[in-house]
Amino acid sequence: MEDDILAELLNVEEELEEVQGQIRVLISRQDKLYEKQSELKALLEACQGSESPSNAKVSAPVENWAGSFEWDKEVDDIRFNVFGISEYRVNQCEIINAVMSGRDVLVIMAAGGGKSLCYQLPAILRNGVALVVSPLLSLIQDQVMGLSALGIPASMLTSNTSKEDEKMIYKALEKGEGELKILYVTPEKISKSKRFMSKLEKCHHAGRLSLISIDEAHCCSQWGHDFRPDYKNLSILKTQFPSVPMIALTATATQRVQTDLMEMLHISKCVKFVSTVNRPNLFYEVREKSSAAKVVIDEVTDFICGSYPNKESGIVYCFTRKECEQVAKELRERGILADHYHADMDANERERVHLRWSNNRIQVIVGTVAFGMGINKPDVRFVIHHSLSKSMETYYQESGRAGRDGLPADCLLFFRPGDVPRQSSMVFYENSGLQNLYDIVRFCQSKRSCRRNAFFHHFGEPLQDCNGMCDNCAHPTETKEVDASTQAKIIVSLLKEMQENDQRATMLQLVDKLKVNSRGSGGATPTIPDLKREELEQLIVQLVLDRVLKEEFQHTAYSTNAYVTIGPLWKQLVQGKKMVKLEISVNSRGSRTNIKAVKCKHLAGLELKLDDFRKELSSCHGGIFPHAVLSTQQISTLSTERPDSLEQLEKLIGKTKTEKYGERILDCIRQYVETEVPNGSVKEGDSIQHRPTKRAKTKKALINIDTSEDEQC
Ligand SMILES: Nc1ncnc2c1ncn2[C@@H]1O[C@H](COP(=O)(O)OP(=O)(O)OP(=O)(O)O)[C@@H](O)[C@H]1O
Ligand SMILES: [Mg+2]
Repeated sequence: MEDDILAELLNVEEELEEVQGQIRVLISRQDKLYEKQSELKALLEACQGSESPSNAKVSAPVENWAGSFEWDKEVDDIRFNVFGISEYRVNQCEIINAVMSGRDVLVIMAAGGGKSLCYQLPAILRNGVALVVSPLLSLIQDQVMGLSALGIPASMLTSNTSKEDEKMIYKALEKGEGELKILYVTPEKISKSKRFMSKLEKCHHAGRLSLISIDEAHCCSQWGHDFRPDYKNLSILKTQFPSVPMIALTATATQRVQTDLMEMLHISKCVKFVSTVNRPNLFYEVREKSSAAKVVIDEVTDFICGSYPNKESGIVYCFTRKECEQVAKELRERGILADHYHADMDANERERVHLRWSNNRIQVIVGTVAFGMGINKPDVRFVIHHSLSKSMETYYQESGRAGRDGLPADCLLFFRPGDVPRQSSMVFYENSGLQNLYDIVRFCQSKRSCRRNAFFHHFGEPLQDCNGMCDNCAHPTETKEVDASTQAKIIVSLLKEMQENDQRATMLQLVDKLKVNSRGSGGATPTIPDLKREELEQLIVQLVLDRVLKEEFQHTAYSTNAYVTIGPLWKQLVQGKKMVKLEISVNSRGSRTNIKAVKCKHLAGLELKLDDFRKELSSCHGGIFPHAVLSTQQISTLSTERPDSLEQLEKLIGKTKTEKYGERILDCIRQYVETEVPNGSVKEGDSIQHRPTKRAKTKKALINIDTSEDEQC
């Protein structure tokens, strides 16, 4: 009797799981259909508007945001002379025009795509003060510091703001005193400070609230990956200031999140700009991870030292806090300047590590996911995942912290099937947590499919060319597809037998058992042919992905254990209706470990000297990051063009930076040119990267850098 009930219960559970899987597929299909529906409706409206002359009067004018506008000249002037940007990136110009026209705008643009310019530039040009809501203190500090360095009057109102500064800001809002153009606040200010809201009201009343920008807007939505409850209250802004244009920006938002954002922020009539998720400058690579910790650290070290001998910045993501500390320590022992970052450290210590890294004093931060959204460093050249992320979306975000300056960068993920249960026991209680994890595991297990295409699939975008910028496209491994159905059946029968005896096994225990059996001491279970330990692990994970097996979880006092048991589709396998194929590398593990991933142009000659120059300036004066003095692209342009007058320099980097650093940059270039010998190198002893000449020293005292008041170094 009990057995019958149990059997029926199992059947019901299997069917439930099946149905849940179908629901997930249907929901995602529904999302795509909604998207298509709104596209078609918009298209239909546009067609009807252009066909019928009577409709033409009532329909909205065709919006050509790339056209000419009365502010074109001023916008161009600020873009180049203040921001030092010579060309717009995709959609930037159109977004700026839409905001300048007073429209509400929703911007979906990949990490590092250049969203900040889209509100900062209109903020300078429009009358009054722009309000920017941003979720993190560190992000706000970075932005205010960067703007101050460009001579743009920007401030922040946060829990750290002194009473005196607060007074000044309130005066600027209330009475228009001072020069304030951009004010950054955290969302709590909007939801919790009545005083602030009343000052803002006065500012608006006097016609001085120029625009409202909601950065990292995905935090509004429960469906986004970083939901912040305080972002929910931002709806008040549009209700209270309906005539002020609002711009909401985020790097990733599925259709569902976009709809949610527009509803929550009350910007249903906004102009939407969606750019591709593609980051063409990132090289994606997944490597097989050794089970020996030391081997992994050696590989990480070889990669960093081999690919980035000039100590370009990078991030290593680890799974646990302890692992972070250990990996950082071992990297230091191997001569890499690294430090750890995780949620167990106190806020000051975290801030200190972050700043040292931002100022290029340490090369590598080894962090948990806690090292997240606040990272604004544009010249991160590599992001290494020592362990698996929990979803494709998280991996896209984390790896996307590389190459925000648009220059080539590496995203390297070390994967071994044994890491799957570590993650699954953390995420199984989250909504779709396991499903999301299995998506990224599929991405990692694949030895043939384009990594970039996996992102396009995931974010529902049409495919684009990878241009050889992932391991599978650049250096296909020789793989063979083996039929592992026999081995799979053995695994299922072993698990059934264990289940009948009330036993269970983690993935590693299961592999051990199978290996013992294969050595012939396994009792009744048949032996498992031909698979190495790593391949067996790969097969078990593959079977979980194929739902022949499933993971089950049990809490203990200290942790949650993940066990492998038979899954909903085991019968299909046993009845021969399902084949299990396994992709196996023909060459041994690590056959691709010597890929030189991106063709990273190493700084040399004059570039190196200008790089030292910007570091020196930032470390001497504090309060400014090296990339705010000169971007890596500007360094590259200067070393090619080698300007020798302020006029020439201004044409390359704009007025503001020329006024601030022009003489010094020219000095640096002249010194280099004088010491250069014909083959492009520098005379021995003259390279002086860390030995400023007397002249440079004298000049240093004359430089005046406008920065925020904080001494950041
Ligand atoms: N048109 C451009 N040309 C060259 N560099 C640009 C341009 N626009 C922005 N940048 C630079 O690109 C880098 C990233 O820009 P920004 O911080 O605005 O990215 P973002 O889209 O906000 O990214 P995230 O989602 O990570 O916050 C910055 O260093 C910025 O100065
Ligand atoms: Mg940003």
